[in-house]
Amino acid sequence: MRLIPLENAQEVGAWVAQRIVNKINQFKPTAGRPFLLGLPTGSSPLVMYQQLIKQYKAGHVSFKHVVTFNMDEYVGLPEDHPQSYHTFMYENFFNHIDIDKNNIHILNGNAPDIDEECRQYEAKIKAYGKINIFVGGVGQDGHIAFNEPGSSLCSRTRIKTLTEDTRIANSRFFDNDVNQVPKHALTIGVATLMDAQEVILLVCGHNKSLALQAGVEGSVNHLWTVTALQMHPASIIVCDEPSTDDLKVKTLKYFKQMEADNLKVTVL
Ligand SMILES: N[C@@H]1[C@@H](O)[C@H](O)[C@@H](COP(=O)(O)O)O[C@@H]1O
Repeated sequence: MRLIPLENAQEVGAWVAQRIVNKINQFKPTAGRPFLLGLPTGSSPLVMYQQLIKQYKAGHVSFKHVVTFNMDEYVGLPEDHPQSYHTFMYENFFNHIDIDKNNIHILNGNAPDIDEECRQYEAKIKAYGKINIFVGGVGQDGHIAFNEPGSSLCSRTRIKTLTEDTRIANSRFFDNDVNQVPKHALTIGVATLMDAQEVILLVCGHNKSLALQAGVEGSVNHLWTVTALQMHPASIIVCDEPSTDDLKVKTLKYFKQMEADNLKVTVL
């Protein structure tokens, strides 16, 4: 695992955006050989999306031959609901770039047959091959995508019941009313994420410090699904200063020394 400790959320978003741009450009995707990108929602990736849009507008990257798979979606929220992850993705990213709309994949939380929807999602990813980069955030309780504490670390795309903690945390997007937060979501599994060639997590804010500590210093444990990344051969956690509050000084020092050449970021 690599840990990239930066100063603030702006730097975290810009660092991850730059890596995605570099990887897409190195890959030189074509219609027949697209670049596969896994994407998250939430507040953590907002700066990354803004930076990717700026990179696109500056002519540094094209998303024409990029195929995307989103991590998760609420069950039962209409697709055009302001808080659906469909709405989030189009408003914050897809509407502003040159992606072919046929290349966008987001789980349908209103599918008549939820299990079939999840099976098909896994099959679609497999049909394309390996996701080149899967980007994610992390919940305060260490969940990745919606793999809540106790999720199997071998899980695949499926429906999950959201914990009270997650629904309370996400109620900030629903008029601070927990009753408006859906009780279920469709989510890729931990194993779906682990299949990606590279996984990058954005971790920002003091409220994520225990999740970061678990992910970097804790033992692999299904109660903190973020810890599964320790078993991934190419995972990168990019974090801001406040989120490192619970790491050992020695841990942080080690990663800072090791990544000294990689901590310079240009925020567009
Ligand atoms: N399903 C999403 C996760 O994918 C996300 O990582 C988490 C943290 O969100 P935020 O970045 O807003 O803190 O929220 C939700 O639970």
